[in-house]
Amino acid sequence: MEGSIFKSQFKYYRNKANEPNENELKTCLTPRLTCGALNDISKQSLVDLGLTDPTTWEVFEHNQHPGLLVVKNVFSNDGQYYWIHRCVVDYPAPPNRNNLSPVGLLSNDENWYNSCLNDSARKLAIFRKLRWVTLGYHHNWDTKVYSDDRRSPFPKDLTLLCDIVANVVMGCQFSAEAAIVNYYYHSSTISGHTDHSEPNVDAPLLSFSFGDSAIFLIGGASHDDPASPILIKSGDVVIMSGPSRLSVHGVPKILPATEHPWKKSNNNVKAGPDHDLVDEFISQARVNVNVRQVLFPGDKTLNGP
Ligand SMILES: O=C(O)CCC(=O)C(=O)O
Ligand SMILES: [Fe+2]
Repeated sequence: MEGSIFKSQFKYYRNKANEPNENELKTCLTPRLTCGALNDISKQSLVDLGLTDPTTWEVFEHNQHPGLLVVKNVFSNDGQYYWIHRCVVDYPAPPNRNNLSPVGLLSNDENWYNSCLNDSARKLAIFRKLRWVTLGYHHNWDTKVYSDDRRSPFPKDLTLLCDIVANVVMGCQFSAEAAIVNYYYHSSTISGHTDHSEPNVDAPLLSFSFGDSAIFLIGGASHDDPASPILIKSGDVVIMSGPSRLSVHGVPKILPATEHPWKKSNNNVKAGPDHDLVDEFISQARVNVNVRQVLFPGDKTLNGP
């Protein structure tokens, strides 16, 4: 990996002087027909989950990286605000896990958001230190192995969102069982890696991004395969499926958002300290919800049905 092709491309895009322009980043994405088959999903679910009419979703596939899909126009403005609110206010709280508790910056039962809202000294110490939250089967950062002992309930709204996206875009069933919510600030990066902890790697990986933009670098099976940069904006959905499911990828660069759809949300007019803090957080951050199916269809635990 040291001195790999992926690493040198990563360094190239991390360097501010090498920001590619938007058109350069779009040219490799080829429009793909959506399947659009929505069986028993009600109009109300679409509204509740902040989704636009799936017949208007725009699906692209990367022409150098088959199976790497980018879906645009999935969320309404209200929907973008809804998911940002969930990621900032709700998901960091127990029983979900976060990066701050293991290093003693947050006590085990402390609610990160409430502490930031109610205590300015605590806010100064921890507001911009939240880096990740895990949901469902908690990712083990050391062993990279899931365990039935490290599992908490998966949020129902996120389960349903993933069901709908997998069904509409890929015509497949998907069971959301683990997620990493990544929080990025302007200098944050995530280096080249593969996501291979899940026993079921036939299931796609679904990734939802909000707030600031990012350069997402997608490579191949090896760190020495050439990688391609993609500009990911707020509301974009990235799907790593088929030959791209186990590809090396990373985020070398966060870019300030040029559009702020979540600010146009009707929910956002509920002014007050709660709303202000969500807005303050996302004005200089990117949130990425990275969802995986862990188990094989029909299984209830890592040991089977
Ligand atoms: O932030 C992203 O777009 C990607 C995050 C990622 O690769 C991961 O959580 O495994
Ligand atoms: Fe990843």
